[in-house]
Amino acid sequence: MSVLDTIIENVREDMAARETAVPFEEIKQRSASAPPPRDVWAALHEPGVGVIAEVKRRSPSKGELAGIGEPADLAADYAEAGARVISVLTEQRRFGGSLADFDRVRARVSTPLLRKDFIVSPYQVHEARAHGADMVLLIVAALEQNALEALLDRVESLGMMALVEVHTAEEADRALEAGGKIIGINARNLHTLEVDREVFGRIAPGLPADVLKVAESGVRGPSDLMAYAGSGADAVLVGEGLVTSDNPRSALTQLVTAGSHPACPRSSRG
Ligand SMILES: O=C(O)c1ccccc1NCC(=O)[C@H](O)[C@H](O)COP(=O)(O)O
Repeated sequence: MSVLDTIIENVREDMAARETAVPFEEIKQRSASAPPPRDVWAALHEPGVGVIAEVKRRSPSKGELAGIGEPADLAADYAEAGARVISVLTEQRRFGGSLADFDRVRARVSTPLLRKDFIVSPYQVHEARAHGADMVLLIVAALEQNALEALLDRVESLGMMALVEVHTAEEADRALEAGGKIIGINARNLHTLEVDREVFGRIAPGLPADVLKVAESGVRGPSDLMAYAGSGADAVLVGEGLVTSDNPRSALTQLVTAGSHPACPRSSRG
């Protein structure tokens, strides 16, 4: 089994336990009474190349990344440094995240939040909304086409947006066919964990102009953001490069500054 397959198998086990504690009908009610979602689309259409900043404790590829004592403090730094969206990993076994982390961040910042997890069931979509998520991740490689389409419809019916993640041109076709409006092109192959920053430049030009293109993974500093911008990125998603920095807030400020600098290829987009 690939890394992705193993993660999903475990995610399903953990979700079954949560569903026993809080049944589907209950989580649906909680999602219906949550405060309305924030406007992710508008946030990502601000001028310049936006940054989605990630709260990431560990990863399957690198192990422990950062001893994040209080995720809300990190998120507050991200918000002040100009993150357009804050991504909070909630997968526990491989990434050390949790919905408790998500709740702490939600309670602190008003920035739109992405629940970053391996979403394979409507239960997790309602759960995300119930916890105040504005956006969720849907990984094309993890979903059959019918499931992808049904989950995307459900996400949008709750007023959220999906970051529909792809790694190949075939997956990008599937994402478009499903109706994805925000497409994340991940440089990381989730089966092998190899990172290839060239993947974005191979896939992005084939996407329609009205699709928002997010370059995911491998951004370690402003020059990576600029390179992705040169290949057509509207936004970048950054985890490791921020959480492993001595000063994540300053590292993010540098990225945000680069994304709006006149020398940045997409600085005038809006
Ligand atoms: O990060 C991993 O090792 C990983 C392994 C398996 C599935 C997903 C994984 N990461 C999720 C992501 O793609 C990243 O958290 C995100 O794009 C940020 O990447 P980076 O800036 O390189 O931390």
